[in-house]
Amino acid sequence: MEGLLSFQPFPSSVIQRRLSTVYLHSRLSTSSSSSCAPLRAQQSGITGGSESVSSALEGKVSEQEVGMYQDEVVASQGIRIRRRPLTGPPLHYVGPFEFRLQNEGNTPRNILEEIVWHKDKEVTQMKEKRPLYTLKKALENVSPPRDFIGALRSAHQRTGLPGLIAEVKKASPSRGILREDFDPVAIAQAYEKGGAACLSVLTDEKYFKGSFENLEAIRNAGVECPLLCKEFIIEAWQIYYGRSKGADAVLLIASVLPDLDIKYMIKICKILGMATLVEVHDEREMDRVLAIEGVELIGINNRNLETFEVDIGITKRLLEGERGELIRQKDILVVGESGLFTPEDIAFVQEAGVKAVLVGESLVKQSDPGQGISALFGRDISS
Ligand SMILES: O=P(O)(O)OC[C@@H](O)[C@@H](O)c1c[nH]c2ccccc12
Repeated sequence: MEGLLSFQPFPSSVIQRRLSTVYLHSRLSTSSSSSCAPLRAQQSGITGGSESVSSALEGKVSEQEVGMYQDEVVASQGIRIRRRPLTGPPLHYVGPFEFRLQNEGNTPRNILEEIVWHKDKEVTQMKEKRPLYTLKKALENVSPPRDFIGALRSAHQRTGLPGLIAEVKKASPSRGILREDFDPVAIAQAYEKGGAACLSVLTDEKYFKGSFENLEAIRNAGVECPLLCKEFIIEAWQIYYGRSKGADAVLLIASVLPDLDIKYMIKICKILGMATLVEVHDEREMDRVLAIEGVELIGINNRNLETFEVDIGITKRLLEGERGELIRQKDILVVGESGLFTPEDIAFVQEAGVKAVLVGESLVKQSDPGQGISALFGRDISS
């Protein structure tokens, strides 16, 4: 009896933090690190067609990464956003609860981290209600995905201006409510009429007042533009959910997702026939993403999601020199995102090298968002 009680295997936190061990042990664990998300997903049955995701990833984990602590992998990629709060008492915990120190791992450091932590809980609950096998069943009845990138390229060719992804967005943490009388379907139809190539639909409820119902309603209303599910994706389950609501593309944010997750999620999207818009905000993220095979569409967000600062010069900076050259060689389509309000802004990012733009605030605030498009581009781009 004594032997049994005193038997102490490795503390689970130690087991889970060792990346190589995570891969071996995640069958036993329900709470796990971000870097083992791929394995978790495979085990819950996320494989597609004849090509399994596990074989897609075989050999793709760099030798360097094997044996590294999961935190080290994330740090080595410059990712500051932590996937979830550290559990257990803070390191300096020495007494009763009231004396716990704030921000010792249990308080989000910025808004993006707060959103991601909330998303983690939300997705856990949503998955319980709609397990993957029911989603897969639902996919049989959804209309096939539309060509998101193709629509942007042909709009660019048709108008000589960047193809427009117009965003259906009611509110944001940085700008508050953008429009009180918010009718997502009417706005989407106005965008389509005004010449948008694609639409972006915010689905986050808590921080952006969006919803998956909006996405579904827009799809079911007969809007033909391909739809981007604008969500904070942290797990592959969300991609399947977005597809089941009619999404043709998803956003993957490089400051949130390690390379391995991005690779894996791109693979899932390809299997589902969806596009991925991989979003970056600085040189380091751009370089990481340029090294990932299969990336066809990169978004440069002019807004820093940690501080809300907006600077459209970021788009120019990230497309200069060798990076721009590599992007052209790889024929990657670049989207300039956020903070675009005038024809001069559009000309500035086009000059920098983008062939598409993603615009929310300046359009959604107009009484006629369709006419807002003509004002933004300085001319009618609807035909
Ligand atoms: O409203 P703006 O400044 O035109 O920005 C649109 C879009 O770029 C922005 O909503 C956005 C870009 N990346 C994101 C990631 C999450 C939430 C929102 C975003």
